[in-house]
Amino acid sequence: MSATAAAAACSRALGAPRQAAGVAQQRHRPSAAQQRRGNRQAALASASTSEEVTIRRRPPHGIEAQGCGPVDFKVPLGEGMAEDNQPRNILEEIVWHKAIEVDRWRERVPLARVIMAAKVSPQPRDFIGAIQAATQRTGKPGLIAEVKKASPSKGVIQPNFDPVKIAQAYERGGAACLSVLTDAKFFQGSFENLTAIRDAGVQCPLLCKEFVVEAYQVFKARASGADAILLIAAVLPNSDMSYLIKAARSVGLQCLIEVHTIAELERVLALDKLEGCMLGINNRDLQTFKVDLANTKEIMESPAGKQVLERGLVMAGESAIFTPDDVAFVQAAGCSAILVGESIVKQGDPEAAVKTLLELH
Ligand SMILES: O=C(O)c1ccccc1NCC(=O)[C@H](O)[C@H](O)COP(=O)(O)O
Repeated sequence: MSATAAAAACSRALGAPRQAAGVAQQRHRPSAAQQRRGNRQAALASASTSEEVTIRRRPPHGIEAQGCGPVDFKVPLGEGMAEDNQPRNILEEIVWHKAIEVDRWRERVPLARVIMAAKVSPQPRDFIGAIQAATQRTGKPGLIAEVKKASPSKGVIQPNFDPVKIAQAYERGGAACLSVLTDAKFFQGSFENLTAIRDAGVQCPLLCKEFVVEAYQVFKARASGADAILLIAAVLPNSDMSYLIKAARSVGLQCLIEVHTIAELERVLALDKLEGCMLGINNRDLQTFKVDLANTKEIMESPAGKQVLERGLVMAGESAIFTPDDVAFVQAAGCSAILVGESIVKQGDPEAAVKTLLELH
């Protein structure tokens, strides 16, 4: 089977929805008429999904600058459109840039090759199982320790950044799993870091902390050594979410589905199948960057939060966890996992930082 036929067959098998895919689509330069049509469809898509997701996946009036052979040209936007075409928050900015980035990756390495690389990668590890085992062993939430050099809210957090050494130190300290940021522009991360950590013999299962908008990224994550992938409910309507979960399962990846609000949790819980998935509540407000652990408590106290516990789903408290008291707070709220970056990565001795946070001395 040719590479293109393999990609198309995979897309059909997964039941690609209109938005998530990029799988079955042929790559071509659009004509001006197609571009105008595309712009209208983009506006429609952002309107039709607005009830489900808070993040617009593309600029509503299309991208202004177009490449045409060797020249770039700009189609001026109508009155009021330029303002509308500005990202409303950092997540939107990240996601809009991601779509362009994924297009570039696909031009260099076609999807079918990435799928094949994902399928021949060494057997994935059980990410959720490792969290549950750590909780049983220690009585504490399983720690997902994040390999994080920089962030949009804090700039560079760890200037002396050696991803492999940090990952090894986290593991020695007692982390159950690791999270590796792969976004280059906003977090100074990379897929190469993920591969380097996997190749260095780290045993902890690895989460690819990527801003997923297309299945391409899911397969790239597996091909780079990930065991789990992040899916953000603010970005992905349920149709895309189920498609991406299926794509992840097809190559043995588990999913961490992240929510920021009760409404997002309610929506995610309505997904058909959540096997191989865990959930996370992010405590960072992406409009203001303010963090508040009370977000986890409030969501877990809602009927949707109670349902998470009744269904035995693993829930992680994410962001702004700095002290053992913070760990105890989110555990009391019902979290059996925590995802921690800044507080442990910025310290000179990440191994000791993990032990202190989990009180494992
Ligand atoms: O960290 C940020 O500034 C940020 C901004 C916009 C989108 C996502 C962001 N962070 C991703 C994360 O989810 C955190 O890296 C993770 O939860 C760890 O948070 P922390 O322990 O506060 O570093």
